[in-house]
Amino acid sequence: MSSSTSLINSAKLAASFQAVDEHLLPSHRFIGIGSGSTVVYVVEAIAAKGPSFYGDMTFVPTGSQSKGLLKAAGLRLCNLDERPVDAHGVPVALDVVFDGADEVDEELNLIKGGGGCLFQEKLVAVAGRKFVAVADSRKQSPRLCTTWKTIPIEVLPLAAPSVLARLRAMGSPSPTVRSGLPSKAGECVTDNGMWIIDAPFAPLLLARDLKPGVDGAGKDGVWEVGKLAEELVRLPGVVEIGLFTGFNGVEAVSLGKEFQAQKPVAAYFGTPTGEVQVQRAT
Ligand SMILES: O=C[C@H](O)[C@H](O)[C@H](O)COP(=O)(O)O
Repeated sequence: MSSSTSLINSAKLAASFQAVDEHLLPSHRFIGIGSGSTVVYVVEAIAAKGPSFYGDMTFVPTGSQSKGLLKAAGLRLCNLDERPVDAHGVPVALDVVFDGADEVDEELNLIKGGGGCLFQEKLVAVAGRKFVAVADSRKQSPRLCTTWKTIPIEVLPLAAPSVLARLRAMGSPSPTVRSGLPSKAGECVTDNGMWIIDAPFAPLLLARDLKPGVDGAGKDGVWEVGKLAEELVRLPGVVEIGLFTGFNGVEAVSLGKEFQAQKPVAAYFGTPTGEVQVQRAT
């Protein structure tokens, strides 16, 4: 392993341990666990607390990778649709959800799906009272699509050609269906049997960037993150998008929109020097 890979892994590990220490409470019973290389360390941080801490907890995965991680760590698993329900048939809320991200902007909007997981991740995020993102500091950006230049979009394979055409019309210059190479010939197929389109966009505006004359609705290819998300999810054939935007769990409660929150309340970024920078919702 090169020294830079090892520094990045140490950064992910430090961020994961701090995020788990600050957000996973002994009273928690249902916890969401996302996908990717960083959640490996989240699971390690939870396992390190020992069975007396996590013995009464049940963990909800976001796909086959996170399910495997939880199994290997000996943590109790339950699929999202297997949660107990209350007297009204409403599934129990997840106390906290931990997940990685491909890019995080100044308002804690996220791009996710770089590793092919986004649909179940969004379902798990919105099932939680609180979502915490964990990453290394390369993922921190002023605006989405600055470093991670494409938005992953999960689509029904049958609809891919028409979604590609609509994306081009929206100002995405060269959207492409993600290939499964080098490990799989043909397209990358998600845990849900869908394909992923990677759609490049110019860096996305924040809501606070909108000024008179700049409405962020895609004129000249310039989109505000919320407006782009609204437009993308409406495209026929789109199953889910890798933009996580709107509001976070705390805001959702005050807006009376519980269990619709996609944004994290905080993002933990491990740095190559071993520090952890925490970006919290204001
Ligand atoms: O598709 C994968 C997920 O959205 C990941 O959480 C995201 O890509 C971040 O992955 P990593 O922790 O490997 O950077």
